[in-house]
Amino acid sequence: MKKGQIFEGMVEEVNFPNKGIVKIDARQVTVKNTIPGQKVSFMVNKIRKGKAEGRLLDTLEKSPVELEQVSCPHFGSCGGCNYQSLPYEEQLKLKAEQVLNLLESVVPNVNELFEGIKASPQQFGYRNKMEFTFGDEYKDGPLSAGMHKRNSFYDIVTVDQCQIVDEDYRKILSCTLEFFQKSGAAFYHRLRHTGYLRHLLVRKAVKTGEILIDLVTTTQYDKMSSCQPEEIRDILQRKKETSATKETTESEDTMQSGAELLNSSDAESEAVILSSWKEALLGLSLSGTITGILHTKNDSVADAVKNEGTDLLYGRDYIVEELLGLKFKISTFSFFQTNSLGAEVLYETAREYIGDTLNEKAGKIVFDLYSGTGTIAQMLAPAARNVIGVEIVEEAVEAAKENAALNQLNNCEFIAGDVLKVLDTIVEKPDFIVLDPPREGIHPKALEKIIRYGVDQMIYISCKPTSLQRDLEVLLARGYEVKRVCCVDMFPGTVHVETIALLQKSKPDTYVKLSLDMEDYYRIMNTEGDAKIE
Ligand SMILES: C[S@@+](CC[C@H](N)C(=O)[O-])C[C@H]1O[C@@H](n2cnc3c(N)ncnc32)[C@H](O)[C@@H]1O
Repeated sequence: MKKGQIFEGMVEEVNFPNKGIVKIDARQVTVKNTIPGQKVSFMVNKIRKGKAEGRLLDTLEKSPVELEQVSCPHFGSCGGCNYQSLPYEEQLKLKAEQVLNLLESVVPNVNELFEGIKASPQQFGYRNKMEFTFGDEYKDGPLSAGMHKRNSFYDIVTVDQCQIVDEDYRKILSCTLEFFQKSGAAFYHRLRHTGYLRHLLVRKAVKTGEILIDLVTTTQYDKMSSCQPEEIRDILQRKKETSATKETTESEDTMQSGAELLNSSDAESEAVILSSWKEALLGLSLSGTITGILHTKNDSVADAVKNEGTDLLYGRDYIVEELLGLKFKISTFSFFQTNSLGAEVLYETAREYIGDTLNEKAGKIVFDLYSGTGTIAQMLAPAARNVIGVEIVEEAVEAAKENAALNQLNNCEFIAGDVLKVLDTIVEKPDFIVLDPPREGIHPKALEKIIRYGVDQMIYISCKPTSLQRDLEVLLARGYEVKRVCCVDMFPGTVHVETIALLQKSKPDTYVKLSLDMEDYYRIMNTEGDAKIE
């Protein structure tokens, strides 16, 4: 097999997260973006250490389990969803199999333990947050806003019919795109580092219907916006015409004339543009209510949504969501589970797994590590003596404190910082630990500190089963066993899946030789000493 060769074959299985396996003369080739049972053609594009990868060229035959018609028109071109062509039951089956396959190598009897996968209460329109990126769909094409094209770093597909969000998101996206297309503003070009528009963030609370919108731009309005004075004047003219028919408001009183604007600074003209965009949004007919419109500046070269200063254009800078009877203030940048109704299923499962271990009389101290806006901590607080949450994003910690006050919980403490370092500063010892780390899992040195507490039980909530597999291998080698495990599908249509495991300390903490992969992992992380590796 050589690079550049083209083959046809059947997809035998798809491993997490998106690794289709096609066998060519007993040789395994990984082909992304495929579904088990499809016949595909692909070009070999990588051969390393005997492992081959192929780039999907065409789907020659559908899988027998695939749908005739996919409801999302962007499916295939948009890089967001991979499993929209599967009926929901098949998606669930596939994800459960993938997680089981991964856990089989580290958890004894996992087939008997595994309690299956819980469905998301909503298959479509389930997201409470979306980050749309500005760009163009092809080189020098018109301004687009949406998701990265499948297999592309630069091209952006306008996802104005996206099915995993509700109609309000689609309206807000279309309105914003149309507005900035007309105003001629340029998108931030990731290679040239020039341009203005970067991201559009939309958050909508499922329970309260509150909507928060944040436009993220560079500060390059002056040089890189291609807004023409005539276009700005047009916008102003339209605003004036509207204001003539409406009651005069303060902002309209102070609005500049087109002529004044031509002489005004870029900052003033940017303010006019943003104010007009805000008005356009507020004029939309939505099922929810816009409670905040923000403008965030970000000049960093990284493509991530970052906050380097935010102006409030309208309302307030947060929304309130409700989960399991508790209220949560969520700002633009703090972590909050993206599927509110799915999060309730996840947290209820955690509560069920914890069972009677925590109750008011037991007076236990609980650590909620990687606590985000403190959702899990607050859910457990009524049954604990004290809950201590640790979270690296300061804004999320502030929100967690406010949320606890909002929910009248006075036995929650939230500490900002890296779990790895913060654990050294906490005097109390935990009786119970909840782990809900980011995708990369738990840093080995942090995991070592967690293990050394020697608590009887822990809950591990994971949004990436490959990281869970790696961390479980360590935890199991160090005396824990998995008592219960299941998946919750928080991300229908996509490859992602949440897994939750209840761990019980069953043996003393003794050294057990880990698999070669794990030893490699520790070497990479340079933590051999701490992690008891020979
Ligand atoms: C999967 S989220 C879980 C949040 C929360 N438990 C929830 O359910 O909403 C992971 C969280 O870990 C935080 N985080 C990432 N690395 C961290 C670290 N080294 N120390 C502390 N928190 C971290 C992230 O900011 C994020 O809020």
